[in-house]
Amino acid sequence: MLKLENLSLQLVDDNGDDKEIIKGVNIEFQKGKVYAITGPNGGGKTSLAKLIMGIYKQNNGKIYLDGNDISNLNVSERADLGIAYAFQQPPRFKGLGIQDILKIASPNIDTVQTRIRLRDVGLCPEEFLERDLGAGLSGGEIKRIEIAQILARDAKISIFDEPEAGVDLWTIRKLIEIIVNEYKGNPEKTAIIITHNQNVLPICDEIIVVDEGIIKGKGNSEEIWPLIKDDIECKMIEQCRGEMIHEIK
Ligand SMILES: Nc1ncnc2c1ncn2[C@@H]1O[C@H](COP(=O)(O)OP(=O)(O)OP(=O)(O)O)[C@@H](O)[C@H]1O
Repeated sequence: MLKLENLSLQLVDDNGDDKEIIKGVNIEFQKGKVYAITGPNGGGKTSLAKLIMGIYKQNNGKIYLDGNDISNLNVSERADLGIAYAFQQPPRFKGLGIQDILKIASPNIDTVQTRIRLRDVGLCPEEFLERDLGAGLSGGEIKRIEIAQILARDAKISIFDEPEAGVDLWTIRKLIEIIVNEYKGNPEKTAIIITHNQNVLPICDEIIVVDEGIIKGKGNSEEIWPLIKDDIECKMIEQCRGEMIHEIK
C-alpha cells in the first residue's frame, strides 16, 4: 500500500514568491486497485505524482510504501522499490533506440515482449522497433513509448500522467483494457491514472478530485460526476476547438 500522510509542497512562483501547491493531502492507495486523480488544470495532480516519485521533495508530511517511510528517498531509490511514473510530457532521449529504452525499463525483456508492449500502445513493431527516440517521432508517438516502458517496467505502483494526451481513442480504449487486466485485483500492483478522460474514469475503483492543492472529493464515477462535470466538459470543448482549428488549417 502507498500512503500519503499530511503531504504538503511549496514551490516558488514566477514572481519569486512561495506558493502552496499541495496542502496537507492524505490518501491511501491499495494494492489491486486502479485510481484516477482528476480535477481542474493547475489543481496539483502532476505535483502530487512528482512528490510520490521523489521528483519534488515535500515540505511537510510523509510517504509510506508497504509501511516503510520513503519520504527521504531519491527518484532512483523509489524506482528500485517499484514506483514508476509516465510523464505528462515525456522527455526525448537522442541517440537511444526504442528497443534500448524498453530494455532500460525492463532488463530481461525480449524482442517478443517488446513487440507486444509496442502493440499495446498502438505502435506497429515493424515500423518502430529500430527507430531512434529523438528522430522525428511525433509527440503522440513519444507519449505511447513512455507508456509502453512503464507497462514493461512491471512496477508495484504505476503512475500514468494524462495517458490520453496526444493518444487516439482506439489506443486509449486498448490501454484501459490492459490496465484493467494487469492491475485490477492484482495483489502486487496499483495503478494511478491522472486523467480528464471520460472513458478512463468509469473503470477506476476510486476517483480522487484534486483542486487548489487539496482533496475536493473521493468516490466512484457516479458519486464524483457532479464535482468534475464542468472540468470534463471544458476539456471536451477545448478538444473540439482544437480539432476544428486543425480542420480549418
Ligand atoms: N516547478 C514549479 N515551480 C513553480 N510552480 C509550479 C511548478 N510546477 C507546478 N507549479 C504550479 O503548481 C500548480 C499545480 O500544477 P500541476 O502541474 O501540479 O497541476 P495539474 O493539476 O497537474 O494541472 P494540469 O491539469 O494542467 O496538468 C500550478 O499553479 C503550477 O503553475
